[in-house]
Amino acid sequence: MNQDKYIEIQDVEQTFKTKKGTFPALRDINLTVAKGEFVTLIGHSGCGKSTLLNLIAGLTMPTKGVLLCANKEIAGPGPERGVVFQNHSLLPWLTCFENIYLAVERVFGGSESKAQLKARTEAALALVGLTPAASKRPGEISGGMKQRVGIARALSMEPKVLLMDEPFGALDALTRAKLQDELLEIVARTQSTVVMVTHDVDEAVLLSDKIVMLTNGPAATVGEVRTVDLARPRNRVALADDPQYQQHRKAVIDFLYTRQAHVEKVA
Ligand SMILES: Nc1ncnc2c1ncn2[C@@H]1O[C@H](COP(=O)(O)OP(=O)(O)OP(=O)(O)O)[C@@H](O)[C@H]1O
Repeated sequence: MNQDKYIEIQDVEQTFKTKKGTFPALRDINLTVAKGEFVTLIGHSGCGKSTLLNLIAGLTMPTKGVLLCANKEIAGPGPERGVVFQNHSLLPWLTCFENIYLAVERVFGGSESKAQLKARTEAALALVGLTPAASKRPGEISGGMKQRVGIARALSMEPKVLLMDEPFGALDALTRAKLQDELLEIVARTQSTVVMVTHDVDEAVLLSDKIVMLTNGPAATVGEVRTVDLARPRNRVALADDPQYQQHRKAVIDFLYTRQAHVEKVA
């Protein structure tokens, strides 16, 4: 398999049927993601970032074109693609441990013992530093902790690809920075391939190997792809003064606020 084309998106178009007729959300999307690559999707609100991520997750099917993961057509959700949503979508009546265990059981329950499933769940909690919160319910922990449980749950399924839709969107700046740093460490350790939706230019530059900039909708498409070749591990404090970092940042800001100045359109 070609490692440079782990995920392949070929001529994808997505339209939605609405009361007012057909709404073209995405057109002519062509994109590849290499194995182990960290790719962010950035663009103005409503341009189609979540629509594209949902297609990769297999939650929706494209109107035209094809999406492949490891040379296989994406025909629905699969355990090789773990999804983290902005609202963490935990089951409120289950503890943090149980929320993760449920996912682990779904993927590995057929082949592993209860003790093994429990060990996997504990390892996932430890990975995001949440062992002490194992027996708490989502209502008893902070937004940042909930988000970490969501990430742990996705990682516990050992997905080859981690798909994240603005995972830190609802968090305060400090918690967000801490989780970004944790995510960088986890991804370096697990060598995961990541596709993440964000609104945040600094987040995109800090985390990405590749930033995919989408044009405004309707009929949004890939406007520019920027390779971020900053060395890893990355340190946010050191990077703040790095001229290369500033250049990447400026290029994305220029795309978003000069070339794609925003006029909101809704379906
Ligand atoms: N199921 C649907 N039916 C009709 N229109 C839809 C549907 N899903 C999305 N859209 C429209 O498609 C466009 C893209 O939506 P999408 O949620 O992908 O944008 P986004 O870039 O993720 O936005 P945000 O950054 O605000 O989350 C929007 O105009 C939206 O109204």
